[in-house]
Amino acid sequence: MSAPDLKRAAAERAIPLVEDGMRLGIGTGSTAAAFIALLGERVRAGLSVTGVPTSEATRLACEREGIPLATLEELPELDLTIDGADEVDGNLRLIKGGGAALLREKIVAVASRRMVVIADAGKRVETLGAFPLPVEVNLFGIGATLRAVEAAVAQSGCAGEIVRRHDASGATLLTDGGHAILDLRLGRIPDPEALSARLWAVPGVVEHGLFLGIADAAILAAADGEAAAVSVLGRL
Ligand SMILES: O=C(CO)[C@H](O)[C@H](O)COP(=O)(O)O
Repeated sequence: MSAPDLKRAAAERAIPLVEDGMRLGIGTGSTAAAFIALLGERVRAGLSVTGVPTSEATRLACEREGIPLATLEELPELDLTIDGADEVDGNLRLIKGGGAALLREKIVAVASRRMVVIADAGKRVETLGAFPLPVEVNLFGIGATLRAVEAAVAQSGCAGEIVRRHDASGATLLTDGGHAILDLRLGRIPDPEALSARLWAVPGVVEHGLFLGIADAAILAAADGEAAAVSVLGRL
């Protein structure tokens, strides 16, 4: 079973969580895209939902599917957010931001009564950190911010290389909010809460990709022969 099939299997399991009339946070990335396609089918079949997209890419995908949208300003409280993740540990702590949407993803998830992650089971890890941790930073003074982030990393018991993310043309990648991303290649993050607190204390850091105490459940799809075995971490 291919990775896209597993993503679709996780997205399929999330669809029944969406109830008529819900205000729905809609995530970013390839797994979220599988969910958006399925949600579009349900909307065209008569389901009534209002979505709040977590990125411009997701907004465009939802518009193509005919999913009604609102902004978080119009709908500051959401019922449910469905989103992907780059890593999920056993305590439902996440790394997100591989798609550079972590700021809007975190704002939307925190505005939701529940957040459910959809992912292939390869995203499940014992210790966070093999996936480079994205940190969104203001462009002003980015060199100084990078040094301060290096110090924060060291103070929280981690070590590794910090790399500014570039786009396909080689320019500094800019997020939907016009910020840059620093990817922290740490290998492992023994104390995510400590690192989170240290990063937030750095002026210039807009947000980081550690989602701690935010996700309520994760739907994980693993290959089981020709089929997908879907398991749930936490409570749906
Ligand atoms: O955090 C994200 C985007 O900022 C995505 O949810 C994360 O990168 C997972 O993406 P995919 O479903 O394509 O593996």
